[in-house]
Amino acid sequence: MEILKVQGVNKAFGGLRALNDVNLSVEEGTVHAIIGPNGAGKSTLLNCFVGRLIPDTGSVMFGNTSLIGLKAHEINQAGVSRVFQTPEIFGDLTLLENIMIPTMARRDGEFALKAWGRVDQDAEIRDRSMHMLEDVGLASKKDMIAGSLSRGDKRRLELAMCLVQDPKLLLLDEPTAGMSRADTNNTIDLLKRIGERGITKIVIEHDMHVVFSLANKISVLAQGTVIAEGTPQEIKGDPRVQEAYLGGAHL
Ligand SMILES: Nc1ncnc2c1ncn2[C@@H]1O[C@H](COP(=O)(O)OP(=O)(O)OP(=O)(O)O)[C@@H](O)[C@H]1O
Repeated sequence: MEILKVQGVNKAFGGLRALNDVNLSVEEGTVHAIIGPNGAGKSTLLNCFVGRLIPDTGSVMFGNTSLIGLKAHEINQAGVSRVFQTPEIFGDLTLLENIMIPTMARRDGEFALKAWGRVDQDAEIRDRSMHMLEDVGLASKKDMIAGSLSRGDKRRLELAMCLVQDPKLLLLDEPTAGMSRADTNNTIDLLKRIGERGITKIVIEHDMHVVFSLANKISVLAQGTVIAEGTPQEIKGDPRVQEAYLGGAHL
């Protein structure tokens, strides 16, 4: 079953056509990678899914819900979460406190700052948050200040903050950018484990090791147009894709 359907999306910035009649169909429970050279339009497309940009024309359907014109928090409440290139965490708080905020927001509808005094005594929120930290392998660091974490751990924390909200669709914008090979492999393992929960994922990624390790389907964007689509094997052998990447270099 389709969870996200993008039809005829166009987006221009002045005279630049960043997205040119983009169509995309994402199947529930799969990992769908969007790849393409720098400036191909990948982030612009993702921004159209989360309320940061409104396409000039076209539709973006999440199940039966049109995402066009919804505010970012409304899209989030509908079940779409996004992990950013730069982790959006509370640098001055501990890891446990970082997770408790979205955990409480999920349970109570939204997080009110005045609730902060009580959150610490809330055993249910604390337990759920600890479980989440265990799931992503950060339980032993629960009392550390989040700002002091390594880049890989910050991204893991942000992922955990998304996962406690039980998203149906998770958007990952270069989840391993700037990570060491060891951290990258840990992240691949973690994302595979999340896959077992049935969460659909859209991944934008430059690292082909990550793409080919995770993706069930790949869409290739070049100059705002989807030039190829298929399984990792199909994409690897597609001459149009080789051409788009550095004029014929092998993936
Ligand atoms: N807000 C904006 N205003 C003007 N031009 C923009 C804006 N955002 C993106 N662009 C342009 O649109 C094109 C697509 O950019 P986009 O960031 O979506 O590409 P990308 O595939 O995500 O690239 P990268 O892999 O380098 O992140 C580029 O030419 C970019 O310069």
